[in-house]
Amino acid sequence: MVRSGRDRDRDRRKSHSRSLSPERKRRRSRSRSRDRSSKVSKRKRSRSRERESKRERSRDRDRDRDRKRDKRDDKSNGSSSKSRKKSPDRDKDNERSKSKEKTIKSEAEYDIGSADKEEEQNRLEAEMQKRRERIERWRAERKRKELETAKKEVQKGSLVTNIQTPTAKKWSLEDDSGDEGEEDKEAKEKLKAEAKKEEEEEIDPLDAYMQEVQQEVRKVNQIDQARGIMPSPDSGVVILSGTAKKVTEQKDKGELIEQNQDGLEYSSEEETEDIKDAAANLASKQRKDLAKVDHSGIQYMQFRKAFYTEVSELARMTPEDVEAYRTELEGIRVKGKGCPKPIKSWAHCGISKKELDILKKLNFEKPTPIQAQAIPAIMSGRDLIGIAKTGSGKTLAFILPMFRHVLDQPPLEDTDGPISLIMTPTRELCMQIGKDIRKFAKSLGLRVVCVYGGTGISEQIAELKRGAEMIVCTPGRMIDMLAANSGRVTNLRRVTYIVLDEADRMFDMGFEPQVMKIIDNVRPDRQTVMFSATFPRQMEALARRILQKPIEVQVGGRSIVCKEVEQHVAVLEEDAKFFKLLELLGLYSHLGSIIVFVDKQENADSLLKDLMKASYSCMSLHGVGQGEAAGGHERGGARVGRQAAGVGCQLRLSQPLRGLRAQMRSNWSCW
Ligand SMILES: Nc1ncnc2c1ncn2[C@@H]1O[C@H](COP(=O)(O)OP(=O)(O)OP(=O)(O)O)[C@@H](O)[C@H]1O
Repeated sequence: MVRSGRDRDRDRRKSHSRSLSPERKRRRSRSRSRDRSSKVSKRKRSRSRERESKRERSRDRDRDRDRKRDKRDDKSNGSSSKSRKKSPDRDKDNERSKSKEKTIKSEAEYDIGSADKEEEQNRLEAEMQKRRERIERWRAERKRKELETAKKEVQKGSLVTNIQTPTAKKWSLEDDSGDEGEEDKEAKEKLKAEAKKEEEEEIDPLDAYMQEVQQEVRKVNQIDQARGIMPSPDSGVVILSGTAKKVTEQKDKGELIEQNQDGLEYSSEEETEDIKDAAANLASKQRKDLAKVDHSGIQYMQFRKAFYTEVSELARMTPEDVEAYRTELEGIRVKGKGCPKPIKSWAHCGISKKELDILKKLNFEKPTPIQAQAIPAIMSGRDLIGIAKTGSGKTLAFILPMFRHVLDQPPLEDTDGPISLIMTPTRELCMQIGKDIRKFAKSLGLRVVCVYGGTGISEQIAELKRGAEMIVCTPGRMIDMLAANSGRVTNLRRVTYIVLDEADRMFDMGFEPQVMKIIDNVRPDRQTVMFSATFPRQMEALARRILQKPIEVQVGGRSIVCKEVEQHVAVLEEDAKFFKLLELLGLYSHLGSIIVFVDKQENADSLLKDLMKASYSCMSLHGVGQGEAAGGHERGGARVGRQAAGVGCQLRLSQPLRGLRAQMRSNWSCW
């Protein structure tokens, strides 16, 4: 086996080391550790040398700079080179300069750091400036867009065009790049200036735009005025939208059409528009009063009132028989000359077969007392005051003669109003009577329209325009209808039969002026019928004014209360009233609904609180108008009717409520 020289060398070193004495080994290890530490120190030294050389280089640079500065100083001071010749003090100077150098060196290091910071600061500022510019551009762009949107919206209103909006460079994300050319910078500066200007002015974009719109409108108006197609600004009328189109159309016709409800021409094609206008005018409270009619200048056509022919059975009755029969009919009392005898059956009043069939269908076997006496009186063509209690059948007493009356007259023409007019105080009653009439109307070929307040008007107008022989109405709404569109909705020219139902309530509710206004506009030779549950003295004056030689038919007393109604009066001290009420509620509340009438709204509220504290489920109804004009009473009444079943106790302002089924009605305050 051949061994190389290197191997041999290694072996020698090994054996040599093995043969070393312990002392040598120690020394050797120390030298090794010294080697290691020298290596580390060498590395350290080399690094420090590098730093030192760097410092040296920077010192050199500083020295060069100093030298150059010195040279410049020398030159400027004009000192000779001798001054820099080596002198004994020079070494000292060198020492000093060395120490100075050290200080300068540390200062220079500091300067480098601060220069970097400055650079960084500048860079950041530049970046911030860029961002600010971008934000300003974005604001300018947003304002421009807002202006454009507003402009488009007004343009939709077909008025103004050609409005100058400030032009600005459209900002996009591309602008967000860091590299910007000179052009960009210029544009930015411009935008910046514009944005600043805008900010300074602080004008709302919409305001600015509206100012421009107004300027344009003024221009257009000036042009139109010059052409003579628009009123001068002095008229104070400025139409901004919609109407402008109409003005342009009217230009061609060479005339102005007044936007006045009375100026609207009616035709069947325009019916819908007409109804809308009438409804809008009424809704906007542009109510017109009913102009008083001068009957002396009108030639009314002749009409028949008297249709009644006494049947032989009644003709045979002696006055005593008649008196006995009237007593039998709940003590009917009759006032007025020439009152016919009360009828005994439907056949006695001369109604048609169709009507008889309907009555049969309705199971109305024979006339009620008020019907038995009022029907022949009305059919004789007489004016009548009928006084009878609630639920006595008064409605049929005036509608059966009405059918006969209406059917006797020529059919309605296109512009004719009704032949008969029934006035009621409330919507409910109006609807109830309308319902009763409809039971007969269809088979008789007659039409009825209910006209009442507190509800939509358009449908009522449309119905009236289609024509109706009979109108059931509340007075306030009827006046509105008569006054609407100069009587084109309906009129009273054909009215020959008037009914005032529940006249006492109408009187109580203050409808007398409206009732009189309507009645005064109906031909004076009409037939007028007035029905009432009571007939207070104040009503007599009204009756005398509107009725001619009336017959008064009274069933029961003048101030009638149904037999079914039990009345109790308790006279109490003020502070004892509440306990009495609690006692009564305790007695009756489990039987059904209870209505407590109070005189004042405050009383309703305070009593409500007290009753609620006493654990009674109750509600108060007030704040409703006392008349139909306020549209409240009817609704209030309707509410009571609807809610009575659901609420144990109701507190209501003192108003008579008929047809309501309540277990107890308490008049809390009587005066
Ligand atoms: N001859 C009759 N026979 C039987 N029922 C009748 C007759 N006439 C009317 N009625 C019925 O009696 C009820 C009361 O009639 P109506 O409403 O006409 O009375 P009213 O005196 O007008 O009451 P209100 O004053 O409350 O309006 C109605 O349900 C009606 O259908």
